[in-house]
Amino acid sequence: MTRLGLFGGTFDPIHNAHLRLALELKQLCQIDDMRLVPAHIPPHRSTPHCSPQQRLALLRRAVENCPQLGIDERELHRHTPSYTVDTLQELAAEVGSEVSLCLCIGGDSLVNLPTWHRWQEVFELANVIVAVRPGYELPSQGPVAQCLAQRRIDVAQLAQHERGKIAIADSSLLDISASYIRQELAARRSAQFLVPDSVWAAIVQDGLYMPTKNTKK
Ligand SMILES: Nc1ncnc2c1ncn2[C@@H]1O[C@H](COP(=O)(O)OP(=O)(O)OP(=O)(O)O)[C@@H](O)[C@H]1O
Ligand SMILES: O=C(O)c1ccc[n+]([C@@H]2O[C@H](COP(=O)([O-])O)[C@@H](O)[C@H]2O)c1
Repeated sequence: MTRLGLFGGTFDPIHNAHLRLALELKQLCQIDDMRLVPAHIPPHRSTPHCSPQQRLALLRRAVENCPQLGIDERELHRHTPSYTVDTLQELAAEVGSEVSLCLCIGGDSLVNLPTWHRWQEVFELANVIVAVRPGYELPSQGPVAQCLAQRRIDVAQLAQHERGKIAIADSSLLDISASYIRQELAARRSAQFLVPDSVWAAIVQDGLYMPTKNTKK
């Protein structure tokens, strides 16, 4: 069975930790097709600083030299909040039953999963792969702990389950966040080396996230 990996985010902007996580999970979990899925209207945060078009342009730059990673633009074409369950439903109908959907998230997103729109339905459509640092303490109480007790498998068992399971994957998780990058740029400091060189060149060229220029198009 083919595995289609989906790594969603606001990507405001995409940075090296996102890219490294996507690449590590693709390799570790033997994902055949790994796609970054930029959110148009992220459900649980305020409007992103850059427009969807600007964030997409940076994503395209980020993966231009990385054939292992692709971009799925479907959320950008929807004008409703970018609920993951809607994306998975659309994809499941499109790819058919021979493809196992693997939703990839960071450990910080796992703890918020029960607040997602129709979150239990995610498991009817996909497996969830959670990237955590080695030694990360998973929740021991509450809905996430219950969900793990019912659904947890090892990464090596993904092949036996098309959907409905959670695999915890050790990952390096670089200590970079988009908010730190935005904060540095707003203070006129450099964010070089936190993002790919191609992304950095575009940020500088267009003055993105910097105080003097208007970043909305
Ligand atoms: N440093 C990181 N290492 C691994 N995963 C990350 C890291 N930062 C974000 N993620 C994961 O990437 C996905 C998309 O994150 P997002 O686009 O919100 O980036 P962010 O850097 O967390 O942004 P912000 O700082 O604006 O909140 C989420 O699943 C999140 O868990
Ligand atoms: O479906 C939801 O209700 C939901 C709630 C919060 C976040 N998400 C998704 O989780 C991913 C990371 O979100 P964020 O806000 O951390 O960039 C992104 O793909 C969002 O669409 C999804």
